[in-house]
Amino acid sequence: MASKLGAARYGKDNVRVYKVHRDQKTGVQTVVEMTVCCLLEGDIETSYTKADNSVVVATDSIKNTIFILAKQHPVTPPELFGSIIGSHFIEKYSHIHVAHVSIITHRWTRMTVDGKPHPHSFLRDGAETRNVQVDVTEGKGIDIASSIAGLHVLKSTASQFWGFVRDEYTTLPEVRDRILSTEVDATWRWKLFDNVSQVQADTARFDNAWSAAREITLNTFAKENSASVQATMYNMAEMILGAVPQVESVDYSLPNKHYFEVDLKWHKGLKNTGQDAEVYAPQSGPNGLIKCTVVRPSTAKL
Ligand SMILES: O=c1[nH]c(=O)c2[nH]c(=O)[nH]c2[nH]1
Repeated sequence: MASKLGAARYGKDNVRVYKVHRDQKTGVQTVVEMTVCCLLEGDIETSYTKADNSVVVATDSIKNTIFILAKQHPVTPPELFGSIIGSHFIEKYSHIHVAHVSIITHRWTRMTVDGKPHPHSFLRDGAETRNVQVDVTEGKGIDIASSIAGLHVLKSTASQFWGFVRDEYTTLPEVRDRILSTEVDATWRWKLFDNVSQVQADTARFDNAWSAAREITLNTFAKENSASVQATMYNMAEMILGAVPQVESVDYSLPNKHYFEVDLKWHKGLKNTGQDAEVYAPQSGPNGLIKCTVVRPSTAKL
């Protein structure tokens, strides 16, 4: 059969890494836990088409390299550590031309004990993660997308949804007051960096952007009387573009986690709908899924 390799990449996924920093003077320890994926592209066709392993950097070696680089370099911000990992593979192996590195950073928030930050105890305060996707391409540069994922939020009022298409397929009533709940997945894409030094030049920008994106997301969610998931997420994305000049575009992907009213009037006339609704049934699916990419006007294609 005539065939050829259309695309190929390989590497190690789910590399779980923990790093501790011990401040010898104060005794305060700081920890980072990450899950790393590193996939390589390059002149590796023959490993697929000719069983030629001479072009294969073993995925086991890729895993070893991630641990060694974690020992030798800072692992924060993840944007920098991802750039260090990706650039290593491009520079070390002449036949590797692209490295795709994704890092999920898990929450270990310092405990407050007896009203004080504890020097070495942490808690997982939620499913939220800070993620990066770093693509390092030889001769091109470093593409970085930073994200917040798994941030669960709910507001019990100040959300509406009305004015949508009404036709023979519609059963949903218009509502001026509903529950709005979602799991935030927000991504902000940086202008291309030339190399690791450029990423390293101002590492504070990455933590600042993460804080700004998180605060904008939460503040907008809480304060706005939402007309729809679509309108609210656009407002959030626009504010992030305003707050972080080096960001080219912002993506949101928000599931609409529905909470249905439960009509209980069949039981002794119990009132639990409309103004009287107090007990709801959270739905696991189907759910709405609303996505957008917001860019600066000069690059908009719409
Ligand atoms: O904010 C919303 N956007 C929709 O597109 C939609 N569709 C729907 O049934 N409910 C909602 N809510």
